[in-house]
Amino acid sequence: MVPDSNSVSTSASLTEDVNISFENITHIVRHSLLPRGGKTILNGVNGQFNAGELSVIIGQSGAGKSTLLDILAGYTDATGGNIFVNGRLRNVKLFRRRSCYILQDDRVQDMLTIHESLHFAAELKLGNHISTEQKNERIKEIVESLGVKAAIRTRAANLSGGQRKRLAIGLELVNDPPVMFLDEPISGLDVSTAYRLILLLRGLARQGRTIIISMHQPSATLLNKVDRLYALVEGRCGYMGSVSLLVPFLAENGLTCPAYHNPVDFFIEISDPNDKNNVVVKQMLVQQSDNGRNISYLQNTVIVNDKDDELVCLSTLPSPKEDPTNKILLALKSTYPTTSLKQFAILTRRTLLTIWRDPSFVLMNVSIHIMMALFVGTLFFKVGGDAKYMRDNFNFLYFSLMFLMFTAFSSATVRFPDQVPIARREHFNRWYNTGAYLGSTLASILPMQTISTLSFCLITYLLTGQPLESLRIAQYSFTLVLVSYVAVCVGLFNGSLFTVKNAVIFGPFLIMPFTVFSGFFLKFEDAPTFFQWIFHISFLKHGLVGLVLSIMGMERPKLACTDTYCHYAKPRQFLKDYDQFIRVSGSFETWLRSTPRSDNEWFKCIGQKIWALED
Ligand SMILES: Nc1ncnc2c1ncn2[C@@H]1O[C@H](COP(=O)(O)OP(=O)(O)OP(=O)(O)O)[C@@H](O)[C@H]1O
Repeated sequence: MVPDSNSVSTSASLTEDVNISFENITHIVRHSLLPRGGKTILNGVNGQFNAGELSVIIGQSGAGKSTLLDILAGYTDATGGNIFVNGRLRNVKLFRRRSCYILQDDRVQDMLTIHESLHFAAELKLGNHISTEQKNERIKEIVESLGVKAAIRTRAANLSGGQRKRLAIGLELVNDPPVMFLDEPISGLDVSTAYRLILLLRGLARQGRTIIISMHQPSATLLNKVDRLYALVEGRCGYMGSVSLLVPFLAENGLTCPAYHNPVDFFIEISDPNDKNNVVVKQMLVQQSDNGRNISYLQNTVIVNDKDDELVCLSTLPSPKEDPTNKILLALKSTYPTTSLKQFAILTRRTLLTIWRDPSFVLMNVSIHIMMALFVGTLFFKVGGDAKYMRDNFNFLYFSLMFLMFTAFSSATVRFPDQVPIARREHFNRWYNTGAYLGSTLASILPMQTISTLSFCLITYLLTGQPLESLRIAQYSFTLVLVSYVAVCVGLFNGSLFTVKNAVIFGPFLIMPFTVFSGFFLKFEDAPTFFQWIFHISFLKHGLVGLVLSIMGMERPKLACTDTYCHYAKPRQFLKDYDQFIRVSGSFETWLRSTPRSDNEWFKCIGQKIWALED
């Protein structure tokens, strides 16, 4: 494509202009896996967006605005067509380092203030070559440019819609990207807030950035501030150029915009299939396609500056000191501004701070565990010391296992999807890698999980009258803590795949195989051979084995019997029977025969035993 001759020269704040052009972009979504069929959302659109300009994509709802933005931002791959950056075919990886995408309903961290959010963004997005003073200076500049100084200590949850939108923009401005895409930034804002936001975006553009936004129907006042209009009609480009040239362009095509009518409103009205002028619009589009997709409808823009353009004052950030010989290699590598370890540390700090600010979830979780422990402890009161209740004791162990697994699993399942929109935006805009994010999520969940699980373990252990031996208590608690950690991981996996609603529906399906093959409901031998492998991967089975051993193993002496006859007076007998039932990890008999006499000896060779079990 031929770049516009009228594009503005940019200000000193950005090192390089990024002019984006695209040719013949087509996007088809398939309704099924079959290659045939599908819906054409973009039908061979061409266009150009230049540095220094505020460009606006307009069109009816469903015209394909968001899809075009997604494709230009590199969020979605187009089915066909080419995108160029400064006249050269775009390398998406490199482009994403120089651009950011703010989605329509972008969320920010509700529990953090504007200052804290910007501070964490600066820590993550600015490399070590930028000093703390420079980072603070940057935050100050952004706050002033965004006009949110008065609300700097206000938590995002309490900000107005306009302030939240400005915060979302500010977060991406931290590392000064030369290209910014914003999907419907003014939707839901009142006229004056929308106007201020558009002024801000135009000010950012005037500093040399390429700013591309989508809008439904901008008012005449907003249109005055727009440099380039890109109008989509049912997936085709109907017009591109200055707002002032739209009316003459339409008149050339026999479409007369009534006097005092907002030309964009008029354009959108006639784009409606039910409008009487729609036939002419269709003809216009067909004509453009027939002309070999010529770009006669792509008009040049006329840049007009005014005093409001001085609103934004962001200084240039120093570039990292790089060895020029390594520059190309570095450019091709998918690097982040900070190391994974630093990302992990910052994200963990951020998550812990949000948990600290809103401890209701943690408090509820711990309280539920304590209440449930008291309830279960009362139900199974003192069953642990009487051989008559050996079976009840076993049921209690299984119940504890299931309860802790389910609470850990479901709390991770519902918490994670909540964070996904934020994580998706931040990850897409290259704040951090997924490993650092998942690691920090886990690291911030586990302390709460440990406290809840240990509270449950200790209360139930005492109330149910289990033997008061430190080694047994430690093994019992450790086993349950480990089971709950695994359940958290499975819950995070589930939560990362689905929305909250679907994750809740899919959750039981995911966890059920582990439950059925836990060695409680089904005998190993009775399971069909081709299903028996599931016993081996069931963390609940391994958990149950660990619990049974901690209570009935380790040479536990004969129990008191308050009945005429207690079959399981000798815990060894119970282990024998249980082994016949489960017969998975080797044999308890082997274990029993070689179990050392004292706890101390047992402790020394526990590692050996575990391996023996697996054999
Ligand atoms: N994955 C998909 N599968 C099927 N249809 C889709 C898909 N994505 C988008 N569409 C359809 O493509 C059309 C364009 O969608 P898009 O979101 O780009 O429109 P839009 O112009 O941004 O609309 P709005 O202004 O309402 O957000 C719509 O009709 C939408 O239903």
